[in-house]
Amino acid sequence: MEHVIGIDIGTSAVKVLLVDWTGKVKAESTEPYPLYQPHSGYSEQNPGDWVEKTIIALRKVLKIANIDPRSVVGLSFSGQMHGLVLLTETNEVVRPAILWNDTRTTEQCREIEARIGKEKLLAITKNEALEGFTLPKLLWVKKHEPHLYKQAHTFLLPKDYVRLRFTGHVAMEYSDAAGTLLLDIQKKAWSEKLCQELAIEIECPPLVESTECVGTLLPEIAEKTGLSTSVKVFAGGADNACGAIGAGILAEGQTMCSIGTSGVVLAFEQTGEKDFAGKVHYFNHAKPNSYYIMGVTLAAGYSFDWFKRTFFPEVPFSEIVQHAAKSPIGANGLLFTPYIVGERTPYADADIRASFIGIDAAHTTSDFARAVLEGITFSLNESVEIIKASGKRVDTVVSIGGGAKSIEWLQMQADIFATPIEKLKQEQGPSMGAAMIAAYGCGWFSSLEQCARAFKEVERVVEPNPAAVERYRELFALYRDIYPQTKEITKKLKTFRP
Ligand SMILES: Nc1ncnc2c1ncn2[C@@H]1O[C@H](COP(=O)(O)OP(=O)(O)O)[C@@H](O)[C@H]1O
Ligand SMILES: O=C(CO)[C@@H](O)[C@H](O)COP(=O)(O)O
Repeated sequence: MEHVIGIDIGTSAVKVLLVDWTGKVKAESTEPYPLYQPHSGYSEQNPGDWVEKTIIALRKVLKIANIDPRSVVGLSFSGQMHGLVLLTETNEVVRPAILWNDTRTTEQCREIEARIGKEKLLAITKNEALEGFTLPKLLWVKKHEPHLYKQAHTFLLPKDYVRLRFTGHVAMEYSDAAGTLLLDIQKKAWSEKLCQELAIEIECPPLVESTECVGTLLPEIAEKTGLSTSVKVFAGGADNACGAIGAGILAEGQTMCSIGTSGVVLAFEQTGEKDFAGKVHYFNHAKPNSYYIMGVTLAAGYSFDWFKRTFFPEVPFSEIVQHAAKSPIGANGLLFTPYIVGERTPYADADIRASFIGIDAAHTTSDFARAVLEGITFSLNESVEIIKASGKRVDTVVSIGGGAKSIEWLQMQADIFATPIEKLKQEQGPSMGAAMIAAYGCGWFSSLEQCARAFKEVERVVEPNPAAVERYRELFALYRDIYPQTKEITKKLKTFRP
């Protein structure tokens, strides 16, 4: 029996799934790597770590699955979006990658707006200049590290870099290129105008479709992983685009919520010609010639992770969720905003910081844990509301990512979004989406839709509870009041941050 592999270069770890032609996961492996935060707002990773850990994870899945490695016929990638990997002419890494959740580039965002104009930028890229996107990072390196910028010949995004090391081919696919802020997403071409007017002298990489085969494994990688040199490597997609494929978000009317390090609410779009005025991100899908819109909570799973690391380092996530469930809806009058690294949707604000509001002498650790989970979900609900306001119906939401692991958090999502939530058997949507791209690319299916019908397995549907929906509606209105009330004070605290 033939197999394919999906690899997700996540923010906390690389996740690898080995799948057979029925969509059954034969083995999975996760290898974490470090995240470096030398200053408040900085977030970097070493691209070499992604490659090294991916090789280890591949070796592990082959061992766990205990299959003939020659039965693996294709693999593909999903990856954290926007991260800048600068490369020399001989493809050496110039400096650590600057990641999607790094917010050092506010000045460069204002510079892009001033030099291009907000209207023109929106017309070309369909997106606003946000700190997390790749273009402001390029401009930051140009200004602050000119000696390194001079060494750079081209740039790639995280999973494109790993694919380069696996195949020897430099390429970027559309779903990730869309998040650079240099792509004309409708024309599917690099914007010469933006490159010229912002004096980006380094080369933009060749563009390919997500489903395109870019090559086969280099002998060195085949030897290290145990895979064959004939394995076909397909371009893959941005993690949210791959998550959407894994969740079967392939037609109008379908919506997904992903809680990983970030949090995303995403809806399918057939064309790239609409105007959402920058309120949501508008990107090319990994399904060729289609699109999606999404809102992003910068620190969704990351806020929960911060809470665990800081207060309950020894307690597993699942137990903290159960502890949170002992507190009632509204955490006995405690609210949390998840702005621990700034925010994107609906407030594009790198300076805002998080708050607990309403702390009472009677509050317990259960209340604090519940407030954190509710606050993250309220923030995601801001994106659900924007998507609804754009005229889309949100009848069901497919929930994926680490945040979909606990039933109690899924119930909160159902009650706060006021919609049924589908939990999939395999919550690792992005790596499953990458495996599906490989399965389609290898010719197992005639379309991604056909592949999704075979591979997507709904484990359960969590229905909203009408009384809880009503209670959360009231709390959401209070939650929304916190941003305007805390904006200025947290900005003034900036000078006290490390
Ligand atoms: N059992 C669990 N219940 C609820 N949330 C969880 C659980 N395990 C992990 N998480 C959340 O999921 C996050 C990791 O999600 P994941 O999809 O693996 O992230 P990424 O793709 O960004 O590396 C953690 O930071 C945590 O917030
Ligand atoms: O910046 C974005 C989307 O615009 C993030 O969604 C990243 O793509 C990282 O994703 P996770 O590691 O949280 O899955």
